[in-house]
Amino acid sequence: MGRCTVIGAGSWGTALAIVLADNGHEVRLWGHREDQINEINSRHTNEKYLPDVELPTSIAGYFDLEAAIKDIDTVILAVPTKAIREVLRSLVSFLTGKVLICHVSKGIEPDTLKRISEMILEEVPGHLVEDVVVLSGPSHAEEVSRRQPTTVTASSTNIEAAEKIQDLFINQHFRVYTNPDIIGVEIGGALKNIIALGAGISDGLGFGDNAKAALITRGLAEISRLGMKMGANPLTFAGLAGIGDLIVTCTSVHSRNWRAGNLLGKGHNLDEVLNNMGMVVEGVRTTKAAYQLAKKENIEMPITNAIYDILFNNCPPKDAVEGLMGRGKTHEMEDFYLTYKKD
Ligand SMILES: NC(=O)C1=CN([C@@H]2O[C@H](COP(=O)(O)OP(=O)(O)OC[C@H]3O[C@@H](n4cnc5c(N)ncnc54)[C@H](OP(=O)(O)O)[C@@H]3O)[C@@H](O)[C@H]2O)C=CC1
Ligand SMILES: O=C(CO)COP(=O)(O)O
Repeated sequence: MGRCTVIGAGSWGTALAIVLADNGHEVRLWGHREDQINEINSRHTNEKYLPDVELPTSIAGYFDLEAAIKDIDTVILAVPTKAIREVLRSLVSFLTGKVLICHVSKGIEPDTLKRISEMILEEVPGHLVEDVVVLSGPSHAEEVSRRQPTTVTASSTNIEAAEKIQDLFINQHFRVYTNPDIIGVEIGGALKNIIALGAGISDGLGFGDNAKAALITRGLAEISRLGMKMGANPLTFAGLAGIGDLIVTCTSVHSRNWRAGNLLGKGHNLDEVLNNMGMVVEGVRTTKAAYQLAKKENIEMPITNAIYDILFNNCPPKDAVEGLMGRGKTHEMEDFYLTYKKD
């Protein structure tokens, strides 16, 4: 059995701690708020993030990070992208030997344009990291914590490391696949949140299923276009970390990104929406990062650009839709079109 520490006692860290505890591993759940850790240890609940869910009593809450990571083999990093570097720096100051690092966050850092595995390798010296794995896929914490059927993928450049994470997490409710394409898995997981904001906006404006299907399909096209430029395998986008996560996030009321978009579509402003959410809405920062990345790589991402304008340039959502629908004519599959024209 493994000895694991989950860093981040929010919705996803807590849900994953439940999966690990169900599998009989020693699980420590670290959080930076002492009152919340006391609640986890005394009442075996995490009411703010997973109301009405009873946690296995074997999950041990920790507020002291040094104690939380003493003698463990695997770290599960489950904090928002914005907090990753800060948390890694604290972690490094206490690590005494190599650990396997599995991150479960979905974002890209604005300005540096780094994926999370790249941030980890920048912050954690080589002698302290065995390997880096990402666990991603269509998996809302609310359902995982209630042991409802869920599928995800574990990805690493070292497939044996991905298989270790597969073995740690897999059970009858939580099926874990592996995939060697860490670039594709991280890009798919991060960028689907932008499209989910768009799906929420579309619903908030009162548009129907046709509009949502269009966003999902054309969203996948632009995620794949950027992902391939970054070195991803296009087939990854047809899998769990691609279309799978895109579907769940664009269609589920559990999605914070969809919910935030929905309120924006109904006319609320961004600050108000984020202040009231009480949980991370990763898609907002990722929109900035993807917008910058698309510019740098010269990749066309019209939906991302439209969401960027709504979020950061005060563009009314209705105007953004008009802009998208009024774009010049194009072929559905650009690569095919280029070949066809040449012939
Ligand atoms: N929720 C889900 O269903 C899923 C989420 N994810 C991804 O997992 C990541 C985490 O999301 P999620 O758990 O949902 O987010 P939540 O908003 O539910 O929880 C975030 C947690 O991180 C803590 N935190 C924030 N900043 C810091 C910091 N600087 N130091 C220590 N702890 C910090 C928060 O503490 P505090 O309470 O004080 O704010 C909170 O406990 C995101 O990247 C998300 O996209 C991936 C798959 C599913
Ligand atoms: O990534 C998720 C589900 O796979 C969670 O999405 P939200 O962050 O939008 O809630």
